[in-house]
This record gives sequence, C-alpha cells and structure tokens, in this order.
Amino acid sequence: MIMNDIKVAVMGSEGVGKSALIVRFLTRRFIGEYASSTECIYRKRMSIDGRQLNLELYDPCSQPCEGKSTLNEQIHWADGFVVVYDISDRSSFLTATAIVHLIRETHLGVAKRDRDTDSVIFLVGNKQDLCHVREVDREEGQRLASECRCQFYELSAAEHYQEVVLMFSKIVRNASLGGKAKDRRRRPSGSKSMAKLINNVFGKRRKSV
Ligand SMILES: Nc1nc2c(ncn2[C@@H]2O[C@H](COP(=O)(O)OP(=O)(O)OP(=O)(O)O)[C@@H](O)[C@H]2O)c(=O)[nH]1
Repeated sequence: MIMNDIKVAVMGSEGVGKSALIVRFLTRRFIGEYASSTECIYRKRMSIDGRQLNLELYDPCSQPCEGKSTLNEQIHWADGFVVVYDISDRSSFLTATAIVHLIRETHLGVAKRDRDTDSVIFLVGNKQDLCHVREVDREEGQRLASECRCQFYELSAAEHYQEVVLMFSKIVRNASLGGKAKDRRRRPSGSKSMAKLINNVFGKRRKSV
C-alpha cells in the first residue's frame, strides 16, 4: 500500500495554545501546562477516505533553542499550515497576520501551479472559552482569512474536542489532496527563529489565564 506523508506545521506566537491543540488532537486530552522547551515533530498514522497517511505535526518551541528552524524553513517543509492566535491577545493576532502573509508570499509561486494552496492554510482563533476577555473579534479573524484565502476557525483547546479533531482532519485531507507527491524537502533545522523576530517586532505580552 502506498503511504503518503503529510506534513503540517502549527505556527503562532508563544502561549497561544499550539501544543494544547496538538495534544488535544493526538490524545483527546487537554493538558493545561505542557513543558515544550524543544521543537518537535509528532507522528500519527491516519486513515482518511480509506487512504493510509503518515501525518507529521510540527510543534515549534517559542523559546530560543539549539538548532531551531527558521520560519521560512518551516514554511518550505510543510504541506499544510495551522496558524494559531489567542482571541484574548491582540498581539498574537498581529503575529498570526504576519505569518499568514509570509506563507502566502512564499507559496505564491507554487500557487500558480497548484490552486489548492488556499485550502491548506487554516487560521485558528484559539481560547474561544475566554470570550469574556476577548481582544480580537470573530469578524477580524474572518476578514483576515478571506483576504488571505485561508479557512477560519474559532476553537478552544480547553473545551472542544470534536472541533479540534475535525479541524486537523480537514487540513490533513486538504494537504493530501493538494499533494503532488511533493519532492521531499528537508526537515526544519537551522539557527535563527523568525518567529522570535516577529514576536519582537510586535512586542508580545504573556497573558496568564
Ligand atoms: N483558557 C484556555 N487556555 C488555553 C487554551 N489552550 C491553551 N491554553 C493555555 O495557554 C497556555 C499556553 O498553551 P500552550 O499549548 O503551551 O501554548 P503554545 O502555543 O504551545 O506555547 P509555546 O510552547 O510557548 O509556544 C497554557 O497555560 C494552556 O493551558 C484554551 O483553549 N483555553
């Protein structure tokens, strides 16, 4: 049986809940405090539309660490992108905006050949359960998604399970359909973190919940 490798990068500024979303998807659990001091790739075997897929999920670490990949390397590596912000943190939305634009720019050349690129960038407003301290309106997320031709979700890794699973399943399916059995690219590796630079530019603020 032919196995397809699907690579999905989960991106966004520190503390938006990237690890929480991934862990929710992979284990069904919400793990509140999750120590992630290294970037890592999670692997999962999935069956989508009767096809067997090997999913690789890339979870960057926001702290500087040895051998960390750059945002550009992550973008080149991945077939699909989940760009996460925290609806209660406006600066994380600015970071997500910058990342989405960077992905669009990087993939523009590819997009001419491959029209499916639009369906492989998912913009996710996480921590929907914190809507009483919301700083980013749902409409703003929707607007960015339609401007940049991404799919849009508001979710809560803390409270939703089905929605999180559906979101990941959908991006894996879309990435596998767009897949022109990509010439396998290198794994993310490198030294400088573009994510860090973007965070610095927008001046991030860590919020306790
Ligand atoms: N209320 C609420 N808190 C959440 C949610 N998702 C994550 N958190 C909390 O947000 C904090 C950061 O979550 P992480 O999953 O570590 O975020 P991250 O984006 O992986 O962060 P880094 O690894 O530092 O990049 C933790 O305290 C989580 O418990 C959510 O949906 N709702």
